[in-house]
Order: sequence, then C-alpha cells, then structure tokens
Amino acid sequence: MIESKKLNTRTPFLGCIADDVTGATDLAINLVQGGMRVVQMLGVPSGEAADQFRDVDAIVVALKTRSIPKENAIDQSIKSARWLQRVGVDRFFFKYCSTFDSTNHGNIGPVAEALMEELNVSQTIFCPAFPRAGRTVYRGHLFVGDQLLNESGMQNHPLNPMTDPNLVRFLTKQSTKNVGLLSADTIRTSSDACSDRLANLSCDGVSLVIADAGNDSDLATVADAVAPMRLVTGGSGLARFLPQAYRTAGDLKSSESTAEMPKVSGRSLILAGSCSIATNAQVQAMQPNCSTWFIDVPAIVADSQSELDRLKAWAMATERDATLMVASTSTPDVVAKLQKQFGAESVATKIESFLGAVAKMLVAQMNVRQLVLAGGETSGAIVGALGVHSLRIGPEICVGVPWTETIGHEPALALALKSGNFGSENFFLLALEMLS
Ligand SMILES: Nc1ncnc2c1ncn2[C@@H]1O[C@H](COP(=O)(O)OP(=O)(O)OP(=O)(O)O)[C@@H](O)[C@H]1O
Ligand SMILES: O=C(O)[C@@H](O)C(=O)CO
Repeated sequence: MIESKKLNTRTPFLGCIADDVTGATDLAINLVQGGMRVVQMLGVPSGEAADQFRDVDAIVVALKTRSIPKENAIDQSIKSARWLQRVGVDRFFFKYCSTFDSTNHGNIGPVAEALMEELNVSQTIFCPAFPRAGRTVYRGHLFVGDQLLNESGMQNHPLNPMTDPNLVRFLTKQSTKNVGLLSADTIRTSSDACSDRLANLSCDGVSLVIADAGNDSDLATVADAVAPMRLVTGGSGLARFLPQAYRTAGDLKSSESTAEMPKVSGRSLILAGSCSIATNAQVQAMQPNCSTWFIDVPAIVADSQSELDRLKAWAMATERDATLMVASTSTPDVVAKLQKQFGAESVATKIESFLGAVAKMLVAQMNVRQLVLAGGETSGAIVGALGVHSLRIGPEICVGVPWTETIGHEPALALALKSGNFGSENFFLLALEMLS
C-alpha cells in the first residue's frame, strides 16, 4: 500500500492552464500558500522538458485565451495540456476568473469540454468562488461582496459584461453537456456527501457541476471531494486547498515552498489598462505619488507611434527616479463612448499593444525594472511584448497578487500582475513600498 502511494507521487504533479496572466499568478500564489513549489510559464509551452521541473510540484501555464475566439482558445489550451502530459503531470486544473468572465459563447464551457475530451474525463467541477476576495457562490448564484455578479460593476466590463449571476443557467448556454449543482447544503454535510452527490449527478448524465462555496471551509471540503478528479476547474480559492487534499489522499509529497522577494533594483513603472472599479480608484489614489500619463485613446488609434514618441519625451523630462504611471483606465461612460466610436475589440487591442510598446521602450531606455501591471488582458499583452517566458513567484502583496521575478529574461524584472478588481485603493504604493 505504502509502495503504491510512493509510485503515485510524482513531480511535477499538477499542471494548470490559466486563461489570463493575472489569473495565473493569482493561482500560483495560492498553490504556493497551499505548500506547492510552483513555476509559472507564459504562453503555450514548447520543447522538451529537461530536468528543470524536477523540484517543482505544479506548473502554471498562463495563456491569454479569455476573450479570443473559442476555437483559438481551445487550440492553445489543448496544446498546453499535451505539453503538460509530456512533462508527466498527473492532475490538471483549468483556471478562469472568480467572476466567471466569459460570454454566452464561451470560453469557459468550450475549453473545459475540450480538456475533458483530451484527458478522457467524464465529469468535472466548476468552482469559481474565492471568499477571501469576496467572491462566493450560493445556490449557483455568484456574488461579489454583497452584490450579485450582474450588479457588482462587472455588468460594465469592456470585453465580457457579466449580466447573468446564475452560473448553472449561464454555463448551460456555453456548453453541450448537462450542467448541475453541488449545493452548499451538501458541501456542509461532508466531503463524502459531495462525492455521493457527484456520483449521482454522473448517473443522471450531468458532466459539468457548479459548486457553491461561501467560505474557506466549504472550499476545503470541495477540494477533498474533487482530489481524485483528473481535471478540476475553477478559481484560485479552490486551488488554495487542493495541495492539502492531494497530500491527504496520499498523492502528493510534502515539500518546502518558498516565496522570496525579487531582488531587482531600477525604476518603477505602473501600467494600468483595467477599467474596473478597483483600478479606477487605485489610479486616482496613486497620482500624488508619481508622474502620470493618461493615454489619449483617439490619438493612439490615429497614430500610435507619434504618441509613443510624445510619451517618451514626457518620461525623459520627469525626475530621474520618479515612479511613472501610464493609464488608459476610464469610467464606464468614457469606455462606452470610445467603444462606440472605434469598436470594442479594436480599441482594446490598440490600447493593449500601445501599453506593450510603452513597457518595452521604458525598460530598454529608462532603466525601468519594477513593473506593476493592472488588468489581465493588459498584463498578457505587456509580458508578451517584453518577451517574458517564465516567472518565479514571490510574496503576496494583497489577496491573489504576488510579486514575481522573471526567469531567464535579460534584464531581470520584478513584476506584479494585478487582476483588475483586486487590491485596496493604495495597492500601487503598497506594492512598490514592499520592494524598497
Ligand atoms: N479607455 C478604454 N476604453 C476602452 N477599452 C479600454 C480602455 N482602457 C482599457 N481598455 C481595454 O479594456 C480591457 C480591460 O481588460 P483587462 O483584462 O486588462 O482588465 P480587467 O478585465 O479589469 O482585469 P482582469 O481580467 O484581471 O479582471 C483591455 O483589453 C483594455 O485594453
Ligand atoms: O480569479 C480572479 O478573480 C483573478 O485571478 C482573475 O482571473 C482576474 O483576471
């Protein structure tokens, strides 16, 4: 018996596929806090894995697939899953946003179904709840703090406005398989009761199961119940409890996980492309502490190179060590106007690639080495422009946001990738003070 458990424990054990880069670092820090040694990769990984993952329990692959056409999202997710299988991982986790960011067409349902087929899985769980960040699910309805999802500000999201808080109904629209619920009543009975309920749902032909969760104790119970599943899907709230569940099941060895501060000195830069309520407040609160450039969106649509040149001249004229902040962050009325004028997708892409070019220029020419990025799509575009391929996870700045340090990137950079809605009003200052 002991012998077979020994054979079951392997490193890397868990392979994760995240649909955006801030979500990936959120997942990574939660796995580290759960006691796993984690490496984060950016983009679909390729090549053979050498010895580099021998001392790693989990690999987190950060994609940028949340808001792209679903065929493309499926393709990148499956390629990542195949690479993870080649590396030898045993269990898989598909990470999406704790606010279930998606549309009636996907990509959460379609990607999950494609992964199920690839991994030969007949049932999986959908557990976005992240109570420490205020996201809870009750009777299949998603709340942000005290508000239903569709009244939380997420109804104004620039790319995926969330207008239906009923996740069973919403996931059904995106999926081909039957959707059911693992309710709080069952979860609060026991993890065995959850396993029984999952088995009964499976007999009834239900393959996709939304899980309620109102607190960390619910998540720990769900984690115990889903530990045997080859594929689990959800937010980082559940992921925080999976390492212990795998250890209790005898599938994962205990290991020493560390989260060291990045040791990178140089100039600091904040780049904000999120238009969430939290980021709007954070950008406003940071202004007295830095030199700020607000992006003129019509001007970058017309001629982004001239705007980049203007921005460079502004940056050169700032005090030598001043923190710089460049933001497109706007209120919903301004966003709606710009989207009407230029098209939602096109304006988003222009802003993302402009911010990517700003980051590249300021790192290359102005000794910027410490970057705080706000927004998942935004961060994905910027790390892509910088050519960052993997990250070491450092200590947590606030729930779901760690400092990270680039691996194998010249020059080394300290990066904080903040999910749009995470962090208190003084997040940017807090983050930079941790480095000083
Ligand atoms: N002023 C603006 N008008 C229209 N679109 C904008 C504006 N500023 C930013 N955007 C776009 O809105 C999108 C914001 O998405 P992003 O993922 O970066 O933030 P978020 O959704 O708040 O964060 P997260 O995904 O981490 O929750 C980006 O594609 C960005 O380019
Ligand atoms: O789950 C969350 O809320 C975040 O990790 C995220 O994915 C936001 O982009």
